[in-house]
Parts: sequence; C-alpha cells; structure tokens
Amino acid sequence: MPGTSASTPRPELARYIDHTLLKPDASEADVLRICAEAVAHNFKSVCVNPIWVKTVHNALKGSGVLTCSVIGFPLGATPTDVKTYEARGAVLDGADEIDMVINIAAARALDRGALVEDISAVAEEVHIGDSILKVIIETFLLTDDEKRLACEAAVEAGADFVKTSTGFNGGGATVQDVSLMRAAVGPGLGVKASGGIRTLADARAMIDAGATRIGASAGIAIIREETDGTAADPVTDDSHRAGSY
Ligand SMILES: O=C[C@H](O)COP(=O)(O)O
Repeated sequence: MPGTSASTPRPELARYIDHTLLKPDASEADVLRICAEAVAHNFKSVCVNPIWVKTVHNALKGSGVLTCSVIGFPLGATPTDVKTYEARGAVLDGADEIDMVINIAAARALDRGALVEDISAVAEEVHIGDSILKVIIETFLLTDDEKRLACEAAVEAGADFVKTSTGFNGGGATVQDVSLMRAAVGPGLGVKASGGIRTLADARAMIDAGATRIGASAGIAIIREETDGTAADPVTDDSHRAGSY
C-alpha cells in the first residue's frame, strides 16, 4: 500500500529513497555506480531515464531494490499515446515503478477531464502487470488550486502516488506542498517529495509533512549524514546535481 497510516511504523530512512540519476549525459558507468550504491544502502529504487531501465533492471536483479523509470520527462508535454507507449516499453524493460509528468498546461487551465484522461491511460498500461504509477505534478509551476486539482485527478485516474517535482523545471519539493498534496489525496495514495532534497533535515521534514517516498540524487549524502553525522558541503559537493537548478 503506497499510502500512509498513523498506526503504521515508519520504515528505515533508506527505504524511502528513490536513488535518482536523470542527467541526460549520464554514462553506463554512472548508472551502474548508482545501482551498486542503491544495493549497498538498501534504497527503495533506482530512478533513471527510460534508456537505462534494462541496465538497471539487470543490475538490481535479486537485490530487493526496485527499478523506476521517468516518463514524459521532464516537460509532460507529449501526447498521451506517446506517454503510454513509453511507459509500456519501460515496463517491458523491467520497470517496477513509473514516474510520469502530467500535462502541466491542462492543470494550469484547470481542465480536470484532460488530466484524468492523460493519467488514466498511462495507469491502465502500467497496471497490466504489478508495476505502479507515480504522477509528477510539478508543483513549482502551479497555484495551490491547480495542485489540488492535479492531485484529485491522479486519485480519480487510479494513480498510486503523486510526486512534487521533476527537479528540472525550477523549484523542487517544499514542506507546504507535501502537506497540501497529502491532504488532497488522503491516506490511500503515496506522496513522493522530490527535487532539491539535499540533507537529512530536508528528508525528515518531508516525511513529517506526509511524504512516503523521497526522490533525490543526493541519497548518499543524506544517508551518510544519518549514519555518521557528516553533512555534505553544499558549495563543493555537486555530485547530486541531476536537475537544472
Ligand atoms: O525525480 C527526481 C528529481 O529529478 C531529483 O531531483 P534532485 O536532483 O534535485 O534530487
């Protein structure tokens, strides 16, 4: 169950983390390195662009770490049938989880019907097997009313999670947005906070606000801070910088 309940004990922090590498120029060696890191730290998943799904799926076999692919990324501005085709390919390549970007223009126009149509087509495709669908609403570009509408559309369309941000279109996750999204979807869906989460304090604040998953390219720094109290230097450590801000 991707949602949350007050009576459910929290898993260890590593099991919240989707270890993320979405840089367009990532190499196979980079991808294999984050797979090895994810296995070593028992992260929840490795999240990559679709061209790397097969590589990740093979590298993670038998580890208990899931394979996650972004779809319609990072703009969400491709037609629904293209997103559906892309999602089908990723699932066939071994993706357990699909993170799709919504039609952001439809959210801005408060067009609930178009949002539901776009998301439900991808959800149907993803749910043919056991994979799950996360819906990236790109909070930075939306008003609060638009964020709520996008969350409600995700619930209606049968998504499993709502997710704050791509990390590529401006600002990332905020505590306020995670709270708003948790309230909008209720306890039945997961909420993934992503974009700009760099420290242990960032991650804990998101979980306290209702996040059940953390998407971050700084997962190693976050876990290092949890285990030995060593915080990464935000000025000199740019290893996490997958997004464009
Ligand atoms: O989907 C996840 C984000 O792209 C991660 O963003 P980040 O590089 O700011 O952690």
